[in-house]
Amino acid sequence: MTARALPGAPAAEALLARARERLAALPGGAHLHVIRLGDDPASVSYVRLKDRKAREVGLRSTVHALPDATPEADLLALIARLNADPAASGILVQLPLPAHVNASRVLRAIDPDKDVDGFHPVNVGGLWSGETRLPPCTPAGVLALLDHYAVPVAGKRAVIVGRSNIVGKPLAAMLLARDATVTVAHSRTPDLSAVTRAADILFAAVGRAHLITPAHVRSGATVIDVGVNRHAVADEPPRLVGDVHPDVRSVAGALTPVPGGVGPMTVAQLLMNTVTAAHHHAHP
Ligand SMILES: Nc1nc(=O)c2c([nH]1)NC[C@@H]1CN(c3ccc(C(=O)N[C@@H](CCC(=O)O)C(=O)O)cc3)C=[N+]21
Repeated sequence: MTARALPGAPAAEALLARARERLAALPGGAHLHVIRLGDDPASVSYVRLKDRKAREVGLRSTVHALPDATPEADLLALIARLNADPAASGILVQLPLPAHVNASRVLRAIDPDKDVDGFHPVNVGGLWSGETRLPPCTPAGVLALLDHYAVPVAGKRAVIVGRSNIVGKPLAAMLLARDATVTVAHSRTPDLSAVTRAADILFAAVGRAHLITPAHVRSGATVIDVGVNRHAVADEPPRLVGDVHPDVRSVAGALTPVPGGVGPMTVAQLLMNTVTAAHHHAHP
């Protein structure tokens, strides 16, 4: 068997087309503010990608590129100013933050109605209790991708490998809400392959290059690769690889590529969330 590829680009384009449509119904438009500290190359490149896509969709976009040593108080003051600015629709603080900044305090400072990452405790709680307004971008993008390719979720056995706050845990909440039977495994799960082989849909979100091999996958399963690892191979420039080994293609029924799979969905969902936030401000 060779797995059907589930590329992110067409699904992301469909999501962006819907965002554009909803944006057209907003006379004031929408404005995304991204705050980035320091010059970590991955963060610089992700933020540039978000900014460029936002403009393509017709959103206003401002990147606040601050020095790595920015005091937490200055960051909190900027967030307070954007919270109070009625023209600022969405606020995103790029992670990871430098060690001298308390990330959870910073995320809690963002107005939950402008929290386009969906990381504020109010939005996290809302996600688990069925009152989602702004869903976290990567898990919501993953579900949009499954929907785009008409992969059924209800009644299926979903296994997530990874328990992060930004992917594994919120993805579990969203799959439960869609009537999947959900198992969350992780790097310390004994006999991981026995757990993952039960999956109809397997989500790899641990952040370890090529952790998931054919031995982890039941024949015909759908495999969603959420990993974005900068992989260094001797004598080659570093490249982006997923959590799923390429040999899984010969076992899975369908597989998302890396790059070009979940990544573009994350960005598209962020812009959709920004439009959603602007709608909430226009019609509270
Ligand atoms: N507050 C916050 N929110 C985030 O959503 C957030 C974050 N911090 N910190 C870092 C992670 C990572 N992340 C990605 C977004 C897009 C791609 C993406 O578009 N990747 C492309 C390739 C990009 C490339 O080649 O570098 C792809 O997979 O095809 C990947 C990763 C968002 N994150």
